[in-house]
Amino acid sequence: MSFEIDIEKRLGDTQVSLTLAAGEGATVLFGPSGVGKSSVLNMVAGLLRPDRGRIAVDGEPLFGDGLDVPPERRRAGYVFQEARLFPHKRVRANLLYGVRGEAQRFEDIIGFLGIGHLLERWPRTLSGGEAQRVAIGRALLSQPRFLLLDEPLSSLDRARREEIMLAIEHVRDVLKLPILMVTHDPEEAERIGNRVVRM
Ligand SMILES: Nc1ncnc2c1ncn2[C@@H]1O[C@H](COP(=O)(O)OP(=O)(O)OP(=O)(O)O)[C@@H](O)[C@H]1O
Repeated sequence: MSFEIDIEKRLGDTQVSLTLAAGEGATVLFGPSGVGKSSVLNMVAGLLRPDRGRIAVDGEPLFGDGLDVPPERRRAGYVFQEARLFPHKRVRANLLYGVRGEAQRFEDIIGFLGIGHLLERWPRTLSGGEAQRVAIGRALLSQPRFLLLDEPLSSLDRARREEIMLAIEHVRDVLKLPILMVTHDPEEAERIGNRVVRM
């Protein structure tokens, strides 16, 4: 199982609850605004504490039965709707932030994302799609055990979306990292998700 999630959380007037046991590949959370999709990702990342339940990724328990592994030890790679790059660091320094692993890995990831020519640029000079590819690169370079993607395509136009979809498919099929992704878009859900969970 990649993601085993059985959680409940009260957020203001909203009761968020989700039960899923996902096999390998990408699991897409799909559903209307406000049902708690982003909150689920935050609970898996360890940034928000469920009221009750349990969370495990790749068989490793992260939350439940008195256990609450801190976020930095969960080793999630997290990519948001906006790239959230550090504006005062060049692309290279953004990528190297939190890097683990050896130089070859850096070359491989830069290569499949097609961002080698951007390393000396400042984030403000990047297009939305370029910035998002750098954000994915930064997440992957921390050597995560799994990837959380919160609507990573929704701020992009159609052509840019295609580039990022290809990158996500590469992560799914070649790097074989478990992916938990939130989207509003049925076409994206269908294409990326090995399974789609409606919330
Ligand atoms: N700290 C909080 N206090 C009160 N309500 C909250 C809090 N955090 C989130 N909520 C509410 O919980 C609900 C779920 O929020 P969440 O962002 O997880 O939904 P979502 O499904 O990701 O929505 P969207 O698709 O719009 O991003 C929303 O109604 C939100 O207003």
